[in-house]
Amino acid sequence: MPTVDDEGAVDPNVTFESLGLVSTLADACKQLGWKTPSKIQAESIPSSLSGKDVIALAETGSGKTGAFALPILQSLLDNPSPHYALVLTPTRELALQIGEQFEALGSSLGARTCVIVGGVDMMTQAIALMKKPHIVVATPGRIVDHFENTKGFHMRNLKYLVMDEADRMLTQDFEVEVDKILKVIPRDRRTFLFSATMTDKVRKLQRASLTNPVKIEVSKKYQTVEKLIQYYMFIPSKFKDCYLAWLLNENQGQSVIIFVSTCANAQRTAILLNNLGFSTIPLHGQMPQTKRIGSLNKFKSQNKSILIATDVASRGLDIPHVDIVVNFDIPTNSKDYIHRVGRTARAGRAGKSVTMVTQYDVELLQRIEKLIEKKLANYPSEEEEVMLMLERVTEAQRFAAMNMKDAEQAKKQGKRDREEMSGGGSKSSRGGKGGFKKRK
Ligand SMILES: Nc1ncnc2c1ncn2[C@@H]1O[C@H](COP(=O)(O)OP(=O)(O)OP(=O)(O)O)[C@@H](O)[C@H]1O
Repeated sequence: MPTVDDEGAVDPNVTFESLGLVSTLADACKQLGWKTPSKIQAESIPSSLSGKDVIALAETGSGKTGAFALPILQSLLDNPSPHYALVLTPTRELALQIGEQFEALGSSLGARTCVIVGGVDMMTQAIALMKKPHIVVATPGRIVDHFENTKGFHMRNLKYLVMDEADRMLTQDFEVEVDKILKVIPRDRRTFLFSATMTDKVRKLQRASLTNPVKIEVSKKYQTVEKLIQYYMFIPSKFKDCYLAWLLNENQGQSVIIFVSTCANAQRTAILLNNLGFSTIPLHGQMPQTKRIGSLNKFKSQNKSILIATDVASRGLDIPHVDIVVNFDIPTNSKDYIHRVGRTARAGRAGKSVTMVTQYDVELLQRIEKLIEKKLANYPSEEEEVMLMLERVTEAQRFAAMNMKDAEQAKKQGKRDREEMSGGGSKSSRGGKGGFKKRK
């Protein structure tokens, strides 16, 4: 019986129990404040429970994690065994978040979850795997390089494989690791592929290794969220920074994620905005993992109101209080736009995005508008007001540039010191041919 009508509304009589979930799991959902299933949950859970492979497309913030986690936990309840499901995700932060969701939904059933990601102490992870968790959530690199069929983690026992952000998991960046994993996991496993955007790669995988999958599409392939108001703001390129500071002033007291294209720009923008008195924190792939987690936690706990991130934060992260997403650097891959702006307006809330556009970015903006089949509205700005900030911003720019230079020099010096310590430094820095002699 359909649970979602042609217009996409969920039948109000649908409950977690009526989808076939046991009361312990339905109660766990209610504990999380989920009163009724979301559309994607209502549509996909019955198929997943009946043992089908599922390919699901649903917009950002629509509850896809619960949609794949609940049927796995129910199946585990019927057939408890270690290393039952492997969930693959593209980023470490997303893996941790999904791990938390499995814990929240499954701990009352006694389900044990373990998260395996790069940048974290390997011994701790090996010990966690040896404790035979039921659910392993992982970024693929660490699994393949260090834990494949070692330390007691036997992938051939897995009953479920999930690829969250499936289209991203099937890109070249993860190709080698994902291929290896697919070869080891038994073919009679169930597979769930979930994302807010899809590609033909998914079809290829489907042909290669899925058995009669059910395809569920509760949104269009490149749809953005309805309650999200999407703006663009045209800025003269040499005043990139001034307009950003003005925009943040205009939206004081709001939680903001600012996306930039490089790690260096995330770092620089954070220094610049901090110098201007904004409460900002960076998040990017060149930070050590403990700092990445620290940054995210400070933003999540609203200790810092502005997160400046690269695309490492564009997919999956669920921070309900985010009011605004700013694309300070316009994304070059239009699909990233959908995921970035989807960090706000989650689970039925409203939100706003502002994409900053210079004269060089007009084509990219048009590409995005074509993909999402929507025109972005112009965010009104007062040039005179913006220019009032020029002097302070210029000063903060100088400070940021100096800071970046100092950090770069400290990094180079650190590298030289390490090389000298290991005897591998250059001739001039060692002042001799063979470097330091090893002590006897
Ligand atoms: N049935 C529900 N009712 C209310 N809130 C829900 C329900 N299911 C999930 N949520 C909440 O909705 C938010 C978004 O869920 P989730 O992170 O799974 O979205 P998603 O579809 O995976 O998004 P993305 O594509 O950005 O990864 C979470 O805060 C989650 O707790």
